[in-house]
Order: sequence, then structure tokens, then C-alpha cells
Amino acid sequence: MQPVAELPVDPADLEYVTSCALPTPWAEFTLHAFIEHSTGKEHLAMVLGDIGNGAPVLARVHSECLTGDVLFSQRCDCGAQLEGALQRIAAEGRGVLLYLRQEGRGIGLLNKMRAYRLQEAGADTVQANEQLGFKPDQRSYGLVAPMLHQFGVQSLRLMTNNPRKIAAMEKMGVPVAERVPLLVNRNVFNQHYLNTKALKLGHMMSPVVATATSDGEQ
Ligand SMILES: Nc1nc2c(ncn2[C@@H]2O[C@H](COP(=O)(O)OP(=O)(O)OP(=O)(O)O)[C@@H](O)[C@H]2O)c(=O)[nH]1
Ligand SMILES: [Zn+2]
Repeated sequence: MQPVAELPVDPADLEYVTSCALPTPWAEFTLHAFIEHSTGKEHLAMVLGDIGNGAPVLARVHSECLTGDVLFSQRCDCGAQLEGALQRIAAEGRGVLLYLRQEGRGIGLLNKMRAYRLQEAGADTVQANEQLGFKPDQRSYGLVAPMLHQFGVQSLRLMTNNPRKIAAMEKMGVPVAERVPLLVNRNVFNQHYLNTKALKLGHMMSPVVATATSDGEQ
């Protein structure tokens, strides 16, 4: 598995735009918006508490998954991870969630749906990307450092199971003081996907087989 691609980001390409209050079921965050001029994409940061005081910040760097984050898809763990991360930040009263618009591990929503069709025909999530002519993971984390710089964040306690994401942070000059596991329940729809993430993409969670009624921790 190759490392996550990293491209240098032109700081002038990312512009801070505006902010507003964002009440959620768990806490009232401040939502900050950035625009990436070269792509037109709107990237977001949800902030709670004083994250610019120098202490490591509980953080989630979340990649967009419209199907999982918004449409309640059980094919992946994204929606549950998004909710779990916000709940943890709220419980601590301090933290940040970056919502990066790199849907489908960077291939976009329509191609992700094409990849899902290939998975319905027997491919796994890595093979499906490759059959469509993409790398297994096309994401980049070059925006993370300039987004965090806006808030004076110096280091992260990063909620992730993805060692390549941690390596990418360090490479982009964002120190990760601690990895905080972000495990969610398995179901019969996501177990094959989660096993592929563990076995082929290197995610730090043990591959197990779920039953129709299983809701055990990974
Ligand atoms: N191409 C493709 N993308 C997917 C698929 N399932 C989920 N995604 C996308 O994968 C991204 C989330 O990546 P994950 O590998 O689940 O998690 P991660 O962010 O790398 O790692 P964690 O920090 O541990 O969650 C989102 O952009 C989803 O839209 C799939 O089958 N194919
Ligand atoms: Zn997802």
C-alpha cells in the first residue's frame, strides 16, 4: 500500500471566509469555512473551546462521505465516526473537527457509487478503485496545516485508525502527540469493507467476522 499522496499547497489557494455558531446535539461548536480557490471546494472546521493555547488538541480529520455522513449508509463507518468524534470533543469541551471535501477517498461521489457497484459484483474497496483507474486512496492532507494554523493549533491528539493519515500529518508538519482510536460498531453491511481496510489499507483494527445481530466493538 503506497503512502497517501502529498502535494504542496499554495497558501494563497486556501482562504478563510467566515464563521458562525453551530449548535449540535452535543455542544455548540463554531463552524469556520475556508475556500480552496483552485478547486472551488468549501472546507470546514468545527471548533470547540480554546484550541490555540498550545496544549495538544483532540482532533478529527474527516474526509467527506455524503452517503455515510448524511444519508445514513451502513456500507462504511464514516457517519458513526463523525458522530463519535464530535461526541468526544464535546465531552472534553475542547477540540476540532476538520471536514475535508475529498469524497470517496478523493474520487468523488459518482465514482464512489461506481465503485460500490463493482463491490456488489465481488470486488473489494481497493480493487474497485483500481478497476476504475484510480489509486486505492487518492486523498491529500495538504490543507490541514494551513487550516490548523488559522486557529493556532500546535499538535494533535488525532482520532483515527489510519496509520497513513498519521504519517501524512507528520509529513505536512502537523505533530501528532497521540493517536486516539475511533472504532465503531460493525454490521453485516460494513464488515467486509472494514476487514479490507484492516488487511489492505493498514487500518489499526482487527479483522473479524460479524453476524447479522453483531454490534460488538472491533
Ligand atoms: N472510493 C471509495 N471510497 C470510500 C468507500 N467507502 C468509503 N469511502 C470514502 O472513504 C473516506 C473515509 O476513509 P476511511 O478509509 O473510511 O477512513 P480514514 O479517514 O482513512 O481513516 P480513519 O481516520 O480511521 O477513519 C470517505 O471519503 C468516504 O467517502 C469505498 O468503498 N470506495
Ligand atoms: Zn463512508
